[in-house]
Amino acid sequence: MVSNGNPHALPETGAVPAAARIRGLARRYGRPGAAEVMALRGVDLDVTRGEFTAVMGPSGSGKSTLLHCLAGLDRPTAGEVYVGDREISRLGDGDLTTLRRREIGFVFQAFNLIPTLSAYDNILLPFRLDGRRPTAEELAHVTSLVERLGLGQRLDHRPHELSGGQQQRVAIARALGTRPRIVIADEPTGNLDRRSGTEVLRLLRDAAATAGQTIVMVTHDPLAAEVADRTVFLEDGRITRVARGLSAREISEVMLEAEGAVQ
Ligand SMILES: Nc1ncnc2c1ncn2[C@@H]1O[C@H](COP(=O)(O)OP(=O)(O)OP(=O)(O)O)[C@@H](O)[C@H]1O
Repeated sequence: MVSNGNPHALPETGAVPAAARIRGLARRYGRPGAAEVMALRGVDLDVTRGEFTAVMGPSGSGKSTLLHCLAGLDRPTAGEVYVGDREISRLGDGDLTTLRRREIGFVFQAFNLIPTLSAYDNILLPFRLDGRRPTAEELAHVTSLVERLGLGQRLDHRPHELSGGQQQRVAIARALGTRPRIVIADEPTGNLDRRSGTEVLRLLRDAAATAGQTIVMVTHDPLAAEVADRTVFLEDGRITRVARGLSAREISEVMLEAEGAVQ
């Protein structure tokens, strides 16, 4: 049971603890009137521990906004976002930063690597930001990530000396290095060839299956979504469907229908 005195905390239910819950989430950009954009219009979503969720939807349907609100990188206009039992949209900036550093790994669409740091120092940055050195066991985990991502020969390079796909893999190693409870990835295979993309999806699957990490991934690729436990479909700021066990072909069909509806 929740006992931290947080008035916004929800009681725990069921055997599988929710890693995160989203309730009535709305996000408006711009002032009310002609210029306003409702990026999210009342989204409810639970993600459980060790679950791998893919998020799909047409361009502009609100996928990145959903990830940013879930990670505490953007503040909702209305609704609540719980990470564990903490309602993060009401946390102050300091608490939010600490929670993000300790509990959430984020792979940005634009990678967001630090240009003056080597690939290796970028990967170790979350430890440094948390004011600690990785343990020997954590360093071994980082080394294994680096090897699986094929980055061994590139660790001394700065981001501008790396290809887009290599930068993306550095960003993925950085998000997974500290084994955060929640890994949020915005198109993590978008710049990768099929082979590297497959390895990244395997890494995410393993993180969920063996370390119990919760993965939420936006993708436009039905083959990537097929690897997840379930796919959440967004359209015009709303969840229209949550499906498990769909093949890539079935996912494509849902997407084609949604894109048809947008045109
Ligand atoms: N900072 C912002 N200011 C104004 N409008 C924004 C802002 N960020 C997003 N939007 C708008 O909100 C809507 C949802 O954007 P979002 O980036 O979440 O969509 P998306 O589904 O991730 O799109 P894509 O697949 O193209 O990345 C879009 O209409 C977008 O133009």
